Amino acid sequence: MNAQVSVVMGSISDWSTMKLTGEILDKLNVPYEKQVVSAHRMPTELMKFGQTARERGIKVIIAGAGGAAHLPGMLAANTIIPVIGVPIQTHALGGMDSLLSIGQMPAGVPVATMAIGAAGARNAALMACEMLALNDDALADRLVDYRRQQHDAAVESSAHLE
Ligand SMILES: Nc1c(C(=O)O)ncn1[C@@H]1O[C@H](COP(=O)(O)O)[C@@H](O)[C@H]1O
Repeated sequence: MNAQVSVVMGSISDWSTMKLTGEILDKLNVPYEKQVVSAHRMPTELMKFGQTARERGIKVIIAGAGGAAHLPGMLAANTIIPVIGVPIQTHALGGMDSLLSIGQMPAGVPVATMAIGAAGARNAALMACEMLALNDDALADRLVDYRRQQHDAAVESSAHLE
């Protein structure tokens, strides 16, 4: 099956976080592609990527970037496909730099901004699945099941309290 979700990141160093996105997409059986695309280091490729994503059948883009995290916003500027941004945690400023760079977009070019780091990477996958599930009942069922498993694990965890 062709990829419906594109998981992109500004650097290979973001993969330790963005692989958490991939793990959830795998679990929910959603086909995705992954690659490094940087607005700063690969500006020509970034524009082409954004401008051709729709014709390649991509439905949602998940973009992780750290620091001066312009990647999600610049992708959003080049496509009308929904872009979900994941602020990568940084050593210098803890990821607040990434969060503010991704979240504070000008009106007219939205990026759906997740939390910093691992939680954001996981939620980005779930948000993408929720978008796709609007037109995919089987995926909606898998999401309901995922929530049920999460609920049951939380309930069960009480048994381990001393
Ligand atoms: N924020 C961006 C962009 C971009 O927004 O285009 N390109 C790379 N980066 C970020 O630079 C950080 C450090 O990258 P390196 O580890 O390669 O030096 C990464 O978190 C990456 O997302």
